[in-house]
Amino acid sequence: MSDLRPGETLFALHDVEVRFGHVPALRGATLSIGAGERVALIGANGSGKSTLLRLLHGLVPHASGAMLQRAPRSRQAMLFQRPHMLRASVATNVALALWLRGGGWRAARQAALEALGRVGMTELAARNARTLSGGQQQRLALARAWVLHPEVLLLDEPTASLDPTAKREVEALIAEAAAGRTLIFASHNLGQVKRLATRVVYLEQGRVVADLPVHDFFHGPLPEAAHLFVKGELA
Ligand SMILES: Nc1ncnc2c1ncn2[C@@H]1O[C@H](COP(=O)(O)OP(=O)(O)OP(=O)(O)O)[C@@H](O)[C@H]1O
Repeated sequence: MSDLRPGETLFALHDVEVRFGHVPALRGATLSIGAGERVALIGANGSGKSTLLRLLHGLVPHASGAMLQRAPRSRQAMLFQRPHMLRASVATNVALALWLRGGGWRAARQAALEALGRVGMTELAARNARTLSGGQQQRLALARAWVLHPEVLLLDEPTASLDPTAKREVEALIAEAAAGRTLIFASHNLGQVKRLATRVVYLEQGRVVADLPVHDFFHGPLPEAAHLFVKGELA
């Protein structure tokens, strides 16, 4: 599925800073991510998780530092906590994502229906997407990403606003969609981090404070702030 060798560097950030006006959202961020990794971004509200995802997806520029990106943006897909739905049918919402990349409408629609089948939404294909529940919208967003066959999936708290059943369903789909791809996701759900990630990057006030394999993050010594955060989240 991927043209990149497992482990080959996809993103390399060196001393990167992102600012919104006077607000530094990322400060001195240095990290590299290889093909096939499953990286969880965690940290308190405002610590820079979304900003890092947006930077990797080319949605915000960096003010200083260096960033190398190997996968073409066209091979990346990003899911947001509250995905944007066009005022159109579920099938059209998915087909448009593919059609916008070029190719015929008929093929795009066919691929959209297949992707909707993968996320269990065949029966909702004709529904107005804006009338879907949060969980259904998130599944649609996954189908929309799926049709693009991305190498890299970037997810910003994809299950944060869902009920426990929808959370489980969407998480299972994410695990399936991530097979053979690189997954980078922000989450406040540490159980989900343990289930989906192989590596944890902990951010604090825009800085990368810990960057560890998932087992070491949850079982090894941590910087004090990260330790308190994990204890608090698990309490
Ligand atoms: N568009 C923006 N304009 C101004 N400031 C912003 C903007 N986006 C983010 N910020 C600021 O950048 C910092 C990092 O925000 P970011 O959304 O990346 O954090 P986060 O870790 O994703 O938070 P949360 O867990 O609440 O989603 C915060 O101080 C935030 O207020």
